[in-house]
Amino acid sequence: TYVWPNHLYDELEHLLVDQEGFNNGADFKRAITPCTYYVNGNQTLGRMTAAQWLRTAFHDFATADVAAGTGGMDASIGWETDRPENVGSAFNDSLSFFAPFVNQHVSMADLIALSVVISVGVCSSPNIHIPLRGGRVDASEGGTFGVPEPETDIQTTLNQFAQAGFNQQDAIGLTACGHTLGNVHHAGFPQVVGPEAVTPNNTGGGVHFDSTVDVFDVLVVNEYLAGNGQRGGPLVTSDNVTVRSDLRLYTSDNNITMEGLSDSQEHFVSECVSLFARMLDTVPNSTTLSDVIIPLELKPVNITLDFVEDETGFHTVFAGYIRVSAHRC
Ligand code: HEM
Repeated sequence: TYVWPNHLYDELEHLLVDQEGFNNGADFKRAITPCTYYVNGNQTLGRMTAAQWLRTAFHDFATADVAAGTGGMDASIGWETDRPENVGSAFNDSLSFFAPFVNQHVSMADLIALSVVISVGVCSSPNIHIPLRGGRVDASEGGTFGVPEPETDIQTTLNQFAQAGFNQQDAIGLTACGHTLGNVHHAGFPQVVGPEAVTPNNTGGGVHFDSTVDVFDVLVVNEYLAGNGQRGGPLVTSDNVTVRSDLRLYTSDNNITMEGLSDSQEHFVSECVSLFARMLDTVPNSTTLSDVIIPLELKPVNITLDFVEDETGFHTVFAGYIRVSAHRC
């Protein structure tokens, strides 16, 4: 049972729940509203922060070694941004946005996890809820290498996912779930996307994975299977066969997993929620995660206990606010 105060729980719950209005921790939500918004720079760059956060979490997670009990969501990505497997501005953009929220209770790794929950929630309607736990511990150095790249052959890619605890079906599902938001950019991946993608309003040359770049939906799967719209995006369709990593992954089981995901939006969402929750909960075995953070119905806010003196003597003054939930969760 929750007992107030619980600093880790209270602070993560605050960032998760108080998204607008009084006492809001809304910097996260504001940074990705609308979902196409790019908080770190010019809107004509063709970048979107919500997608960058999701990709950052994947690159942090991907080098987990579950058998050894190392890596996973530990913010080691912060030490690894100069590696070829971590090309792109997503990582430094995201980590510099999260940095002011790190404190003795909330780690960078928890904020990376929180950012996935918020970005998928904001980019969906009805809002998708991924369960969030806290208690991740930040790494003090880089971990092993092993994030799949567009050029990586299928067996190596599957081995990398397997080391992180995800089998072939999971790997296909997790990638399709990730690639329903965002772009592949000419700026970071000229070998995938050609210079023709660059326009005055898209100077980074971003090409969408699906026709609804800012909506967390099954369309990436449906367009891939039907061969219409964005046809699964540049990692399926690139002229450069070597970098068709999504095509190699999706076809590695003869599209069986993709066919299954295309069943319905509800099915896609429930698969993605479960895969993302597993990704976020993949932590070094020295880490103990908290219970799932559930919005509190009653929460003390900015509570102070003071001793004041007036003409009648000394008094104890207990002041502050109580946040009351408008609906039962
Ligand atoms: C074989 C596995 C994967 C490969 C080779 C891969 C590769 C890539 C590449 C090359 C980009 C373009 C980045 C840019 O131009 O800025 C990208 C974007 C992205 N990836 Fe993946 N990815 C893989 C799996 C995943 C997974 C599992 C997730 C999430 C769980 C994910 C989430 C994203 C997101 C959200 C973007 C868009 C980023 C943006 O718009 O800034 N990817 N991926």
